[in-house]
Amino acid sequence: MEPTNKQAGYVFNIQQFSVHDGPGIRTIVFLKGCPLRCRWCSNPESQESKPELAYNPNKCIGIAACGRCLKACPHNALLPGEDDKPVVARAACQKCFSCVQVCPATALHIFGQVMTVDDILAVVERDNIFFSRSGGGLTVSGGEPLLQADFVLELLAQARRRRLNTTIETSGYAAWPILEKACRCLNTLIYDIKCLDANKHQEQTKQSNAVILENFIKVTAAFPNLPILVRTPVIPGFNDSEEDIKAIMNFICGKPNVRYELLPYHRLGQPKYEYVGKEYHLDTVTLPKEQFERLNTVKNAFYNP
Ligand SMILES: C[S@@+](CC[C@H](N)C(=O)[O-])C[C@H]1O[C@@H](n2cnc3c(N)ncnc32)[C@H](O)[C@@H]1O
Ligand code: SF4
Ligand code: SF4
Ligand code: SF4
Repeated sequence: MEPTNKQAGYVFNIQQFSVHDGPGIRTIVFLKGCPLRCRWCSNPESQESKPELAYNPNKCIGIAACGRCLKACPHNALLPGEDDKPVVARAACQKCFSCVQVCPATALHIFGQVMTVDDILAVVERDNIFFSRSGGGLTVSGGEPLLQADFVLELLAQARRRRLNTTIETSGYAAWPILEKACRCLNTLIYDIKCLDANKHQEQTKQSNAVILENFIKVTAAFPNLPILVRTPVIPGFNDSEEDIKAIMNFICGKPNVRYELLPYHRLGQPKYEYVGKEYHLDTVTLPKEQFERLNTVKNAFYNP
């Protein structure tokens, strides 16, 4: 029997039966917190490190029929809106989550639950049979999974002890000793390189790409046998030119065990911006399918490790 592990962290979602984020069938554990603020981020509910209040008015059954949250809020942060639905006064909200407890419609929700390593692995191991048949396992994502460093390192170490196949999806924005320790517990590394242009990177993600690029060089040198999948989300107006993609391919080519993949920009995360009280700034941009396919053709011709 494994020793119990009560180390805890903030998790905002666990998704079973994923086939896109690592080999085989996988369970993805999404950790809270990210140092970047990518304008296109499909997981805006991941970015703050601490639990946050989400409110989906479409699920609300109306103040006249219910109204419980307005009475439950001790800080007057829920106010009657024009359409018989509450509005959240974010500046007044103290994140006590009393409103979530009384909402019968799950219109109010907390993104960020405390879970221990044992709690998480108990969920993950429910699918062991699918993992062994498909070569799948655990993928830790986020947010930036390496931000809750002690927690993720313990989670990965315990997962490996239980013979689970392990992967993380990282932005690469982490202190090298943390990434290095994580890599010792991984079967595969999924590593985003979003843009080589330092100014554009800083402007669109609010962080420098220097540490991300340095870490990539270090990881490929220190772990030449670790399979690495580099991914680039293709974002209109940011990195959607041949020059952008070729610059990334020039940077990664020649490194051992590295595959490269482009991800088409999507807007699936847009509704969640409203739920957590954030503004979405890319609602007028689109990535035409032909343009993505053109870039993919360039990628396939150029990058063929
Ligand atoms: C949400 S991130 C979490 C992991 C880590 N923070 C990162 O950025 O790699 C997981 C993947 O989704 C991609 N992604 C995020 N928003 C996207 C969007 N709107 N369209 C396409 N891919 C997106 C990221 O580039 C990354 O490859
Ligand atoms: S989390 Fe607390 S303070 Fe914020 S709206 Fe809900 S009850 Fe009010
Ligand atoms: S408790 Fe939920 S369903 Fe009831 S009014 Fe508030 S948000 Fe709407
Ligand atoms: S690094 Fe990943 S999680 Fe963080 S803001 Fe960018 S896409 Fe979102």
